[in-house]
Amino acid sequence: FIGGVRPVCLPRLTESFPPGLFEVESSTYTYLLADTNTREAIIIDPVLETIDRDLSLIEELGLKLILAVNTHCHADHITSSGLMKKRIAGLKSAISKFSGASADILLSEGDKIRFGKHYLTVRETPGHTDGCTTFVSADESMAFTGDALLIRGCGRTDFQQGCAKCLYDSVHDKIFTLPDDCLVYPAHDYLGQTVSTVGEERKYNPRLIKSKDEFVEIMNSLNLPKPDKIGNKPVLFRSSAITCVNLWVPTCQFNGKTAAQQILNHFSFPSFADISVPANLVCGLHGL
Ligand SMILES: N[C@@H](CCC(=O)N[C@@H](CSS)C(=O)NCC(=O)O)C(=O)O
Repeated sequence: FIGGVRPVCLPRLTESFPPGLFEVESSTYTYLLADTNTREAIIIDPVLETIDRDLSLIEELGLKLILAVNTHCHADHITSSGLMKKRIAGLKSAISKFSGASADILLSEGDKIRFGKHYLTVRETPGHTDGCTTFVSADESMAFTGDALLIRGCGRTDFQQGCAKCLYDSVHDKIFTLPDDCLVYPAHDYLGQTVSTVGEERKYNPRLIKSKDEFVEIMNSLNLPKPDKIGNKPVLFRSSAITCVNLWVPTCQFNGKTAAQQILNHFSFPSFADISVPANLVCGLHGL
């Protein structure tokens, strides 16, 4: 794609099917896109555990990272966008305005994420979470679908504001309406698959080729275990005002602190009983 109209997916600079950067514990793909002329770059769904790998690569490639954007508030890992901001001057973070998370830029349907002469358009694709978004390249040749559409699968809808009907509509209305040859880059894959196309998923996705009612039935019967990094008990957050919510938070640690401890620190509260957070902030810790 070098010099072409399409953004470059780094690091492999292959003509097609550029792979993402993989994080093995949560099976997450992070994508680094750059304009090869201006060197402006964005990173999609960076993971805390792999921040050093990502920053080294960005430095090695001589890129100027301007935005760390998350497709949604993740339940299975902590985003590195907050920490990246501390390590790269001028870096901004972005996430959907419906995510309940904090960020420099809150994204809405139709917003453009620009880097150099390229941009991605935001499509809201709720269902796995309220704030799930898909980012589509200007020429509709690539879609970064987050957890809305996975390769031959889709994001679970059994917690964190999950809504199977919404997810079905999101995928059919916002992703399956893209061209057949649009490449699909998901946020996760558990089988080593790296990329698919809209045409393939429209034809072969075992969940989404079904009717909406059948899809809902499938999603309600998945009975998936909670992701490994989510604690097996919810942490109680009690607002000083009225709400009292149970949140599932990751057990993984960063700088010797769990996600729950970092939430406490961020809000400068001495105990969970004093914490006031939006009920839909589950555990992404975005921008903290
Ligand atoms: N085993 C993994 C978690 C697997 C999982 O639940 N993945 C989520 C996305 S991350 S919240 C999902 O939506 N999966 C859909 C599916 O059909 O698997 C781990 O422990 O991290």
